[in-house]
Formats: sequence, C-alpha cells, structure tokens
Amino acid sequence: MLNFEFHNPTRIVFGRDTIARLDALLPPAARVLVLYGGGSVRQNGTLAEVRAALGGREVREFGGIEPNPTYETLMRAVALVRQERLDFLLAVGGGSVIDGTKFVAAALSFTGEDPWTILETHGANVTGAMPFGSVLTLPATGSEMNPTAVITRTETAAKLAFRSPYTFPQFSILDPSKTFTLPARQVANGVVDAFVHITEQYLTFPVDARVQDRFAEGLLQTLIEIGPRAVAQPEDYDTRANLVWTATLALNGLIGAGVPGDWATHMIGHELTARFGIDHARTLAVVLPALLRERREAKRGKLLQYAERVWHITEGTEDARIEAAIRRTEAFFESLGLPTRLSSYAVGTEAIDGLVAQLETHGMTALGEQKEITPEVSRRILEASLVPAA
Ligand SMILES: NC(=O)c1ccc[n+]([C@@H]2O[C@H](COP(=O)([O-])OP(=O)(O)OC[C@H]3O[C@@H](n4cnc5c(N)ncnc54)[C@H](O)[C@@H]3O)[C@@H](O)[C@H]2O)c1
Repeated sequence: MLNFEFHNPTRIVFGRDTIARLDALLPPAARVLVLYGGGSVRQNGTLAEVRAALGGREVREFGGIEPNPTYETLMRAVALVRQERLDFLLAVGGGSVIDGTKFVAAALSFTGEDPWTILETHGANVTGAMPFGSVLTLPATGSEMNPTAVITRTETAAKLAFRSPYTFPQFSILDPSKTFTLPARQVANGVVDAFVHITEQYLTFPVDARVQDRFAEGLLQTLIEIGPRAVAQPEDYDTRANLVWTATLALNGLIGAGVPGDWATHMIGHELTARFGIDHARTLAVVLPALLRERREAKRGKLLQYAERVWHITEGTEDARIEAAIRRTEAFFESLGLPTRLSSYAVGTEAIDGLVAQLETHGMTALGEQKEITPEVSRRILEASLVPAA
C-alpha cells in the first residue's frame, strides 16, 4: 500500500426530510448566498424548502450556474457576495452548482491578481475560502464530499480542475427524494460518472491494498445492480438512496487513499466537453473503453482482477478475459443509454489534432498512474474511440 494521509471534514446529513436541518447547520447570524442552476430546484420545490429552513437569516440568491459552470458566471456571484457583504455560501444542486460554489468560495479569499490562476495552478495558490455547505440534488460527482471543482472558461474553451484543503463543504445534505425529478438521462449519466470515478482509482496497478480494492469492487457491483432500476423507477427511494451514497463514496477520498490514481479518462473527457459540449459522463463512457484497451499491458493485473471479481469472468485466456470485461463495461454503459464511441456525437478524425493540442496547452502531457499517457498515446485513445464496436 502507498503512504497516505486521509482527512475528510465534510459532515453528511443523509435521508428524507433532512433539509430542515439547515437551520441547525448554519451559524445563526449567517448572511447567506444560495447558489443554484437552471431552475430545476425552483420548479421541484427544493429551493422553497431551503428558504423555509434558513429561518430569519439574511438571504440572497444567485441562479443560472450552468452545467459545466463557467468562470464568467461565477465571477458575477463573487461580486454579489462582496456587494451584499455575505459570509456563507449554500449550493443547491448537482456537481456543477457545488463545483461553482467552491470556486466562488476560493475566489472570495484570493489575494492574487487573477482568480483564473486558481485553475491554472490547480488550486496550489488557494490560501483560504468562504465557508459553504451543499444540498445535493444529483448523485454523480462526489463534489458534495470532496474538495475538487471543475470550471470552464468560455472564451478559451478551457475546462480545468482545482482542489484545495480549504474547499471541502462544511456539510452536505443528501436527501435521495430530491433526486426524483431528475430526467432519466441525468440519472444514467450519474451512474456512469460514479462508475468511472471508481475505475480511475481501481484499474491501475496492484499495491496490495485489499480493503480499497474490495470497497471499490463493492461500489462497482452496486452500480451494476441498481443502475438500471435507478433510471427506470425514479421514485424508488431505496434504490436512489443506494445510488446517492455510492456516488458520494466513489469520490470522497476513501477508496483513493493508499492506491495509485489514473484520471486520464477524466482529463481527456474534459477536452471533449470543452470543445463539443458533450455531457461529462458521456465523455467518460467514450474514453474509458478505448483507454483500457490501449493500456491493457500496464493495467493487466487489475484488469484481470476486475474481470473476475466484478464481472465473474473466469474462462478463457488472460487476453480474452480482459477483452470480455471491457465489453461488459461497454454493454453496461450502452444499456443505460450512453454511447461508447465518439462517432455517435458526429465527431470525426478531423477533431483529433485540436483535442491533442488542447491537452498539450493544458499541460496534460504525462497522464495516468504511470505518467505514460503522452499526447501521442492520448491521440491513439481518441482515434480508437472513433472506431465502431466490432
Ligand atoms: N467535483 C468533482 O469531484 C467532480 C467530479 C466529476 C465531475 N465534476 C463536474 O461536475 C459537473 C457535472 O455535474 P453533474 O453531473 O452533477 O450535473 P449538473 O450539476 O451539471 O446538472 C445536470 C443537469 O441536471 C439538472 N438537475 C440537477 N438536479 C436536478 C433535479 N433534482 N431534478 C431535475 N433536474 C436536475 C441541472 O439543472 C442540470 O441541467 C461537470 O462540470 C463535471 O466536470 C466534478
């Protein structure tokens, strides 16, 4: 097992009717900015519940945070907090709203010239953040219990991540019934996003981290078991409860402690979202299978373990078992309605040069757990993702 430090300060409040707990979770005299997205939380009553739970506190609202939140929009929220002298941020929404709130929190304490450098340094220059909490409405990203945020700058089509010890939410309220109004597409996206968060921390090379491996395998098996039902039966509370908690555990630092991390699928996927606007999870469904085939030698040990323990594939040569596991993964994504080929998005070979150039511009030149995914390897992965499944 690799050396590690694990610290996660986010309080999780889980279950039905837990939004009422906000009153106890926020300081009594907090001056609050509630941040939300395109209005789903207004339509489904979540925002009204939040307002009621905040009691007599001074509250302002900032709506309109986009899926793939933009720097340009978030800087307007920063200005509003300063103008209104607010001192607590409350994100109500999915990963985009929570990520956006992390950026606003960090930018408010930032003393440098240009807050965009928070993204360029991946958070290394963050020295503080305004306190914030979240009310989660979409199980997918794990943002509700991690310190990471992914922010897009529209003018340069750059989608970059940052993380800092200062940007953990103080608390997150996870009421699975608040996910009932999600469109099926977003639920399916969430299942795949969580799935790939787990594979990024599991499908690397063995370091004899038995608990982390078994934890990861349990989370993957849970997603395989409940994913289709979570999509088909929106008001099945127990299925949604399992999905919410699995997605949180997939990326709250626990299964990644003491093991190598890959994250190349995410970094290549971010370029696809920045350039073509493809949903985050859908980029992962396209990149992961091609990446696993390209890296099958470096990942051989863990791919064989994945085949056996997650998909129960025990027959055939090593190569046949690995290929079968990748095919089962593709079939799982496709069964949820997520294509596994870039060609499904009308993106062709002409796009590859630009995508590889973007990876280089963003310093993504030695990706993966072995740092061996050079721009040339990324090119091969993207080219393979264009080829229709055999
Ligand atoms: N912080 C992290 O660790 C992390 C990890 C993975 C991805 N991300 C980032 O998170 C973003 C994606 O977040 P996401 O997948 O949670 O989706 P999202 O927050 O972008 O939301 C997707 C859509 O669902 C709608 N929605 C949300 N809750 C709803 C509800 N209860 N009912 C109806 N509609 C609802 C939103 O309005 C939005 O239109 C991307 O930018 C991605 O890069 C962050």
